[in-house]
Amino acid sequence: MLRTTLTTKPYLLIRKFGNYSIPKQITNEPIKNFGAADVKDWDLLRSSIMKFKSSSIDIPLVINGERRYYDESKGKKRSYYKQPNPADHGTILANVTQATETDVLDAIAATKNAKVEWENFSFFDRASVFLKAADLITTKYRYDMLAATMLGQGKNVYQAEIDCITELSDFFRFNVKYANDLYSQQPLESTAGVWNKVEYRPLEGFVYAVSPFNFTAIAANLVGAPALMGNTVIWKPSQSATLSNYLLMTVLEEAGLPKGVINFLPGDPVKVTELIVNDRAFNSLHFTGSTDVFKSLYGKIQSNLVNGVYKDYPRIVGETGGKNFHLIHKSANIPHSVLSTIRGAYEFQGQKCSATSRLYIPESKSKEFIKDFVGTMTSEHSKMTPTNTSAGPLSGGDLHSFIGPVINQQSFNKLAAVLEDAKTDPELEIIYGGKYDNSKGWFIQPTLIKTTNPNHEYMSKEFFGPILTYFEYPDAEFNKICEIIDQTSQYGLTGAVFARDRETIKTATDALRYGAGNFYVNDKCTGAVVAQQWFGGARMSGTNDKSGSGNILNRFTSIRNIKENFLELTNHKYPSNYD
Ligand SMILES: NC(=O)c1ccc[n+]([C@@H]2O[C@H](COP(=O)([O-])OP(=O)(O)OC[C@H]3O[C@@H](n4cnc5c(N)ncnc54)[C@H](O)[C@@H]3O)[C@@H](O)[C@H]2O)c1
Ligand SMILES: N[C@@H](CCC=O)C(=O)O
Repeated sequence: MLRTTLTTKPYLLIRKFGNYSIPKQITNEPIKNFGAADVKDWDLLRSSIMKFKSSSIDIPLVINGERRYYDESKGKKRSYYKQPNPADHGTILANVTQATETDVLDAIAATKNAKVEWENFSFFDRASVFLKAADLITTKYRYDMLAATMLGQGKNVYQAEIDCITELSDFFRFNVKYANDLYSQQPLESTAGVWNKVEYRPLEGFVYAVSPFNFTAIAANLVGAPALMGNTVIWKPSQSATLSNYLLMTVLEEAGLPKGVINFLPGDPVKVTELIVNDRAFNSLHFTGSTDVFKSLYGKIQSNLVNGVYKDYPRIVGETGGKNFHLIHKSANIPHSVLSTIRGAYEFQGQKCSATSRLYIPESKSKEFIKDFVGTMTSEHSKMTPTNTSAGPLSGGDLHSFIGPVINQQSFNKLAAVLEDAKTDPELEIIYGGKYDNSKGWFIQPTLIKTTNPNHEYMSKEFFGPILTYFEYPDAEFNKICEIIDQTSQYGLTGAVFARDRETIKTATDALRYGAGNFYVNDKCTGAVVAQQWFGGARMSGTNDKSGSGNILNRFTSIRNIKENFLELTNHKYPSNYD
């Protein structure tokens, strides 16, 4: 008689004796307002801000759960990067250890070691780690997380709240729901005597997650989505977001993430990446950042693939830049369009991939629109000028500014040059703004520029700052302007039409079908919410796998179909093979 022997390795037992239901309360995390009356919230936030401002912290690498520091007493062999406060660049928030070649190779080895145990955790055990992390973020670490994101990435409290608290926890919670739904998708048919099953295996190799500076939540999803599906990950954070990103790493550990599942590896992006994508077990790039970097990584991976470096076809998932539009129709509510455009273009200093950066106004409404726009900006002047904000929304005690700094010297220099060029270009005219000041923080004044050329570079190139360029179109040429918008830039990320006329809304929605992966009607083109607006763009904006939806989780699984037959054959012939 055949007998089955149980393995002696306990981790190979699937620990699941019930089809558990996931918690029902998976809904969007409510946003805290931080209004004038929310005194307790402000007090807690101020105290966290003071903690991070009072001294810089040493940030280690985390490889297989082990902390590796640059610091002499803890093993001096690594360089470090000083992460400044962009609102007060003389203040260093963190000394960030930089990975050496040995560290990178150790991190790759760690992903391989951790894989066996992690992929044999039941889904419910993996999900619990992320559900707990979400709860830790929204409770115990809420104010620390806000302070780290505000100080390090230059956000005001509202922008930090919608990023590192609500969007971040929404990603962790909704991904659990999406994964649960995905696992439930099974073959529709099993004939008599047969059981067909589908297994959503993690990828055989490891995932490399490369995150941008601008959203702590995006970093969380870049590492969290593949890890939830059973993959092990190397995470290379952005230098400019390491403070908040390291805090997130510690929260995941406190939530029970086993060692080696996510390995935190700040370092020189080019050198770290080179070693990682040249490894045979590299199986996926999960990237968010600029288009040129993504294109170069895409090319490198394709070339490695052709040269036989990999065991599997790498999954390349990337979301990149945009040149996002607001199209105003003559039937639009102008005051609403103006306010939506101000928010879309200038919130978080225009440093959202989705930020409004080109604007099209009908000639008949242009005067009214611009007067209203400039009027609003001028009335907000005290909170909008670089000189006023050079003390910074955080360092100068002005926690309530709408505008903060841009992220670093490089970005400041680029944006200042854009403003200077606009002053001498005959096709451009600065209508509002144009100033900049880096005496204390990296401040660029929100700026509105008029162009007489709809194909001007300022209408096609991503600047990633608070600079908006507009073009006035003849009212009768609405269809033509839709064509121009569609063809002006290489991107296809976000866009919006503002109109009351239904036929117009339909025309723009159809004409701009491929112009934006996130299309808005009478709303600004920023601010997608997990599970509500699935986010991502096509064309050169990315692979459009839609973060905030279940779709993206598919990219980090490799499906195995299992057919089991219960009936035993008695004859090899088919009925038609009779004598
Ligand atoms: N579409 C989206 O969902 C989305 C979301 C956020 C940001 N973005 C885009 O990200 C950009 C801003 O973020 P950023 O400034 O952090 O982008 P970035 O491209 O400079 O950096 C992104 C990440 O790539 C790394 N990196 C940079 N150069 C590299 C190289 N040569 N090889 C390997 N890695 C490299 C960085 O260290 C960082 O971790 C904008 O273009 C914005 O539109 C897109
Ligand atoms: N998902 C965010 C943008 C992320 C890019 O930076 C939005 O919709 O505004």
